[in-house]
Amino acid sequence: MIQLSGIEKTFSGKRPGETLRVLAGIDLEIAQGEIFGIIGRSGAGKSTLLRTINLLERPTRGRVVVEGVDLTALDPRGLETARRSIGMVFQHFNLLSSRTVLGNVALPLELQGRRRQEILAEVMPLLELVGLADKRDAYPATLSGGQKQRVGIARGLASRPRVLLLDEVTSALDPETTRQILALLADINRRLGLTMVLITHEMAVIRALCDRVAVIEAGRIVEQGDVAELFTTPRHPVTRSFVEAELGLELPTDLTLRLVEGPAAEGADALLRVTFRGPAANEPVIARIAREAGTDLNIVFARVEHVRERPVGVMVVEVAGGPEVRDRVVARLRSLGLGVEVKGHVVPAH
Ligand SMILES: Nc1ncnc2c1ncn2[C@@H]1O[C@H](COP(=O)(O)OP(=O)(O)OP(=O)(O)O)[C@@H](O)[C@H]1O
Repeated sequence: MIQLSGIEKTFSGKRPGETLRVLAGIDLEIAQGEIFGIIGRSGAGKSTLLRTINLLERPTRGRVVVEGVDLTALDPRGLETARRSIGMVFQHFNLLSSRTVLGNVALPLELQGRRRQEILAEVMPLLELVGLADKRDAYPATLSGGQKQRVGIARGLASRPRVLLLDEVTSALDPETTRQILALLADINRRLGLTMVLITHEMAVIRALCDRVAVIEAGRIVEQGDVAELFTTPRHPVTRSFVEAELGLELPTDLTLRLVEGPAAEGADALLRVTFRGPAANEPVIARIAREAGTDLNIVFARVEHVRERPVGVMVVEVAGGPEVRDRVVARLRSLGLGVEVKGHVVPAH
């Protein structure tokens, strides 16, 4: 549905001749009907990347192909037509305060010169879809944040797009309203078979809604893949910190204080972070491996979370017995398909 290849974007800096490279070497393919998330820290380039998809931001280099059409090669008129199949929803709603709910949602169709009766026939089902049919004559000032965003979503759908771009659409909302808006978007995706691309700095949003995700850092995609996969085996440090914060997997403070990275000191225990998904999450692997290795494996903490309805388990395990035993345990865990990371070593508290 969407192919970005070799996307680069530079802006001119404050000083003469200075250029800021905000996106570099972005390649991305998004399939029809999927919900694709782009996550990154503030300033990573998320908004700029999202806005290249409808060419609100024209890339300095690279190609943007949507439904087989190279948008970068179109003339202004062709681009205007192509953009009708790409809707957009914004963080701060961007509603016109002087227009009613109906008037706001109708606006894109009015700009296309459609007839009033036709517009009404298009807009009313959209207001039903987002649960705002009874608010058609209300003005934005009288609506809650969640209702305003429902109007924003209905407006984004007005020209019957096949792609919907979502720019931090829940960042201005409280947790309960966020949950409702995410549920609405999932429902719209299912009903209309729409392709959705969203940007966010919250892993909770990715976890709740997305099929696949790309992690962007300093203008580059550092990792991408299936959401459940990324939660169990994050490779890049930025991905890891997003995942750990979302699943509440940071080490307990007392352990962090005792943790020494690098080679083991005499008598220190290794600290392993073990991740597993699917059926392995339910197997008593640790007891078995401890028996096999003839050592103590102390589970410091363990939890199983569900990501996209699949169990994702994480344990932090302390392994006594020195480097040889540690390596044996690590190899055995890996042979069972579990993810293992040696976090460092701790001197036992007792
Ligand atoms: N029009 C512009 N001119 C100059 N620099 C820009 C322009 N637009 C964005 N930038 C810079 O590009 C970088 C990426 O910005 P972008 O808004 O894409 O990041 P982001 O990941 O969406 O961040 P945030 O979550 O804070 O919105 C930032 O350093 C920003 O200052």
